[in-house]
Formats: sequence, structure tokens, C-alpha cells
Amino acid sequence: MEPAVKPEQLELLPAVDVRAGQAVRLVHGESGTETSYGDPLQAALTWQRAGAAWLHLVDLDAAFGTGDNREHIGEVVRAMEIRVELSGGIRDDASLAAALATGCTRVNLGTAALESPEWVARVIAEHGDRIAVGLDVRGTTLRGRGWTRDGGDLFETLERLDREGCARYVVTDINKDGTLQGPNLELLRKVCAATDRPVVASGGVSSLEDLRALAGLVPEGVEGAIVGKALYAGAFTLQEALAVVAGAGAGGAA
Ligand SMILES: O=C(O)c1ccccc1N[C@@H]1O[C@H](COP(=O)(O)O)[C@@H](O)[C@H]1O
Repeated sequence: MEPAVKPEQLELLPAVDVRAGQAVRLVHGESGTETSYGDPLQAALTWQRAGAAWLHLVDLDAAFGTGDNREHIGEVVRAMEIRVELSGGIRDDASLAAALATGCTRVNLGTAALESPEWVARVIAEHGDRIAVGLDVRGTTLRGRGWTRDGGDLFETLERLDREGCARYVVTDINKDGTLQGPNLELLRKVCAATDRPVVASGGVSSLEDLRALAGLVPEGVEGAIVGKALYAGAFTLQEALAVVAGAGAGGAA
């Protein structure tokens, strides 16, 4: 596989997580902690209008095994003129085909990477960089099935996926997710040191200062940052965030 070209600046991926047809944010990814932010299409359009180049879109019901939001997800992807990273419940040929058929730019596999390694190796070989793997961790233990089950060691799994040609990782620190406590920079540095593949950081972003810190990790391999709660809670606007990462330049924190 060709090495990915390192971006000059941190990509921002505002998140729209869909549960029971609503855009929601969770705390630590725990079912039952939802705060609702209304129609997912309106949320996605808000981020698109504000200048996002990417949308991180999650079908939370599919991830938890409590149904799915396929109609809402399809509607959102169709309305986007920007790139979409789609995740949640993509675990077999049928769900992968349906996800790719939405027109999303890439999909993010979580549970399948832990439970179905042979299938994941095959779809990585077939679809290349349309497949990313979500490494959702507590400490350095991976979690699957709606983050309710342990799924092995982060670094052993990373080594296997690297060997199989995985193009990119989305690394979520579950302890930080939805908490506005700041990203786990140490974890991100360790993952970047263990792989030459680009890493999208997820979990904990709370301030523009956090984004500057993540922009400082671009030279180490952090390609992007998923921003959820901070945007919905109004900690900063997406325009402010985009200005900060543009100002941070070629990976250097401003
Ligand atoms: O994003 C969340 O808050 C979240 C919470 C709990 C479970 C999953 C969550 N999101 C993403 O869903 C996929 C995993 O889905 P699956 O295991 O492949 O079905 C992964 O990208 C998570 O980051």
C-alpha cells in the first residue's frame, strides 16, 4: 500500500451520532446518557454550512445492537457535499455493502476488527482506504459491541491490522469521550509511534487549546480530530475551530 500523504493541517470531523432518529451525544459512550440535539440532518447541514470538509456519522443503535437508523443515515449522507466517515454496526458483507452504497467516503469498523479478523483482512484488501478501523479503548484494552465488551490489546491488534494493510485508525479514548476533559495526547503519541498509518483522534476535545495541541501532533501522524460535545455545547464554533487549525499551519501548534 502507498504510504498516506501527511496532511499539512489537522482535519476536523464534526460528529453526528444518531440514536432513535435523533442526533445525540453520550458520556463515555454509555447507553442511557444521551443528550439530544434534534434532527441529525439539520445537525449535519449546520456543520457543512459552517465549513466542515468531513462529517463523522455514527449509527449508534447499530453499534449497540438496538436496531438501526439506516433511513436517517442515508438521508444525511445524500445531503452532504462534504466527505463522510460512517460507522456503527458495519460487521458483515451486507452491512458493509449498505454502508458503502450510501456514498460515504469511508467506513469505520469497530467490533468486526476485534471479532472477525479474517473478514476485516478481506475487506481491507478489497476496499483499501475506504476502510478505517476504530480502535476504541479503555486504557489499552479495546472495546466492542457498543463499547460493552473487551476485545483484546490495542497494540497487538494494531500490529495485526498494520500487517493486513489497514489504511487508517480512528482512536477513541472511551474514558474521555463526551466528557470535555481534553484528548488523551499520550495515548495518541503512543499509537502514532506504533504505526505509520494516519490516526484520527476522538474523545475529549473541549477547547480551541485542545485543537492546537492535536494540531501539534500532525507531524507524528495525527491526521484529524473528531469533535462532538464541544461543538454541541457551544464551547467554540466550528468556524473558530477551523481558523485555529488553519493557523496552526503545517502541523505546528500556533
Ligand atoms: O461514538 C460513540 O459515542 C459510540 C459509543 C458506543 C459505541 C460506539 C460508538 N461509536 C462508534 O461506533 C463504531 C463501532 O461500531 P461497531 O462496533 O463497528 O458496530 C466505532 O466507530 C465507534 O467509534
